[in-house]
Amino acid sequence: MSVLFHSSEFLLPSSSSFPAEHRRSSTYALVLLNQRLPKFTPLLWKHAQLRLCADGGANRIFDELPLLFPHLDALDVRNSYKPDVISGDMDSIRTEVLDFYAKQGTKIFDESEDEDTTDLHKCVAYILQSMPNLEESNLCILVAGALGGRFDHEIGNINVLCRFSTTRIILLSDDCLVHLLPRTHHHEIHVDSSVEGPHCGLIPIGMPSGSTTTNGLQWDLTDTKTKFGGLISSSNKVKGEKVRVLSDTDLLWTISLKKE
Ligand SMILES: Nc1ncnc2c1ncn2[C@@H]1O[C@H](COP(=O)(O)OP(=O)(O)OP(=O)(O)O)[C@@H](O)[C@H]1O
Ligand SMILES: Cc1ncc(C[n+]2csc(CCO)c2C)c(N)n1
Repeated sequence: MSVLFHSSEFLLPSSSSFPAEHRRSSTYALVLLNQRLPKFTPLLWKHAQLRLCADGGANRIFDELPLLFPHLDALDVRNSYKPDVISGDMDSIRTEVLDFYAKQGTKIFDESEDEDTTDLHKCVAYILQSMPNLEESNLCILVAGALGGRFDHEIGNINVLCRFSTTRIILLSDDCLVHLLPRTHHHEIHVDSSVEGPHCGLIPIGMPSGSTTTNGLQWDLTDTKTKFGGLISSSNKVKGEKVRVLSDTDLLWTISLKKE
């Protein structure tokens, strides 16, 4: 079984500030949801090659990005942060916002006929079909504003991780990040204590795990059974720079993010 490496280098200003042995050649796509934008959104934007807004996420960049740059003119900020795509059922985006970005050349996909999948699902599906030649392990989709807020949305966002379990997708808020650790691999997570930790969790999602083994946590698991309604690893802590995880079921990994 091969090892999948994970790191949060997208939270650092440039990959050169990241130890060479942990650097990955990721292609990032960024999806902005309809929640208060995390403060590090401009950094994610800079790292991303493709930027999408899910429906009302476009209102957030229109309204909130200028607030992150109070010394700059709001229109200048909007002109320099133009999303490549706006996709979704278009029931939350305001008309003035749609018109503004449509005039700037943003591609608009109205997918209101599909009422069974979320706007985030639609954005992930778009990214996968627009980058067909990219090796899946090199693509990493960053989702800003995915956690906190309405619980049905939050769970819907986690369900997208499960529906696209072979794609690297990282849900982000100002407080933490969440991603899936598929059972098909060993996992080695590089923890950069300048931006993340120490609080973390490992949560069996969808089904109980018959055996989970970890290394590098304050409360390590050793061939341990975990399940909802039984033991799950919440309020755990990372001890150092490296966490290893092996499990017979997919797990959610979550780690706290540091406030500047
Ligand atoms: N409060 C929230 N918490 C977490 N994610 C959210 C929240 N609000 C929106 N999102 C995410 O942003 C996406 C776009 O939001 P938007 O409000 O445009 O969706 P929507 O389909 O109009 O939602 P609904 O009709 O259920 O209110 C959603 O699909 C969801 O992934
Ligand atoms: C069982 C079931 N529950 C809820 C919805 C509604 N729904 C789910 S995703 C979505 C699109 C939101 O942008 C909508 C309206 C459904 N279709 N099926």
